[in-house]
Amino acid sequence: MLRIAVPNKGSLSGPAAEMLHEAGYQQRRESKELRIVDPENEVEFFYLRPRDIAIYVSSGRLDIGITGRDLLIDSGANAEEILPLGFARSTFRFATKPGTASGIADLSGMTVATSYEGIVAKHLADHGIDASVVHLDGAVETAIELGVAEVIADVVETGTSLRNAGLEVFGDPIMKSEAVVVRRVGAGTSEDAEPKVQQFLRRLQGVLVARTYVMMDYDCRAEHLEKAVALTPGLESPTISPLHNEGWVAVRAMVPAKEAQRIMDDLYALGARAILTTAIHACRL
Ligand SMILES: Nc1ncnc2c1ncn2[C@@H]1O[C@H](COP(=O)(O)OP(=O)(O)OP(=O)(O)O)[C@@H](O)[C@H]1O
Ligand SMILES: O=P(O)(O)OC[C@H]1O[C@H](OP(=O)(O)OP(=O)(O)O)[C@H](O)[C@@H]1O
Ligand SMILES: [Mg+2]
Repeated sequence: MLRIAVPNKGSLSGPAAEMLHEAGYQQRRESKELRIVDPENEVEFFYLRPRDIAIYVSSGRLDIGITGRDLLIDSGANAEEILPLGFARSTFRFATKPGTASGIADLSGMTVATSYEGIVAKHLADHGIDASVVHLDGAVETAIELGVAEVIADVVETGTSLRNAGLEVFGDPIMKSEAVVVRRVGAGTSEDAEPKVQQFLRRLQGVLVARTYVMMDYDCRAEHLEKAVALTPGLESPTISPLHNEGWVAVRAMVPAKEAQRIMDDLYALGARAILTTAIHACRL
């Protein structure tokens, strides 16, 4: 049975459960459940703190897990990212009161508060900056107001939390993060679980594709086909079928959902008609 770690709370938890559900896996019914078995898919899910997931996976007791890239790196665990999942996107940045610092070089001798001590200490060391790092569990935006630190380093998504605390980002972003699937470094070459891991990854990739692509169908005159196909090249190559009306063909191809409206306009301008898009519910590439 494949053993998978899933975030039990926080920003990663809801979207991770939703993605697993879309991939056909059974998920827990209430938030107090710590583990469930999905017998049909031969998978056991363990609901753990996002920060602990890379550590469990690196111990080899769990086969894979879903966590944030920033949490994986911060943990220093012997685990690696094997699939980015596109949700819980954030940037990790320094911030402070306006006028305190404008770049990392200004941080020498200062104190930086963060929940991600591993990332911050390494980043400062890599830049040869001698600053103190103080670890706080969360709500680090308040640390400056209360005099615990001159600077913070934290997850920024919309920037609302920083604005509300009267803080501004400065310097280059330290890293970009999103939810990722992680696995112990070196696993995968010899493990019995490998075929099941690959099947799990294909299912999640299917969800990612179904979320980002739509199916497009249209009719066009044969003489315009090359130009039309250039607009809708599909993933492999579009399907072309003859129409009963001579000189016309039907075309079917997957297109990125974000570009669908623009492509429909361009196809229409080319003379294509009966242009339809439909959602993809599931997919195996
Ligand atoms: N506002 C946000 N928008 C997008 N991603 C976020 C946001 N806040 C946190 N994350 C991401 O979610 C992960 C951490 O989740 P979260 O902060 O909810 O958990 P935690 O801090 O470990 O737990 P807790 O919420 O109990 O302190 C990180 O990968 C982080 O980049
Ligand atoms: O840029 P924003 O959209 O405001 O999002 C960023 C905020 O979200 C996270 O906090 P969270 O809610 O996880 O609380 P925490 O700080 O207690 O972990 C993060 O630590 C920031 O405070
Ligand atoms: Mg948090």
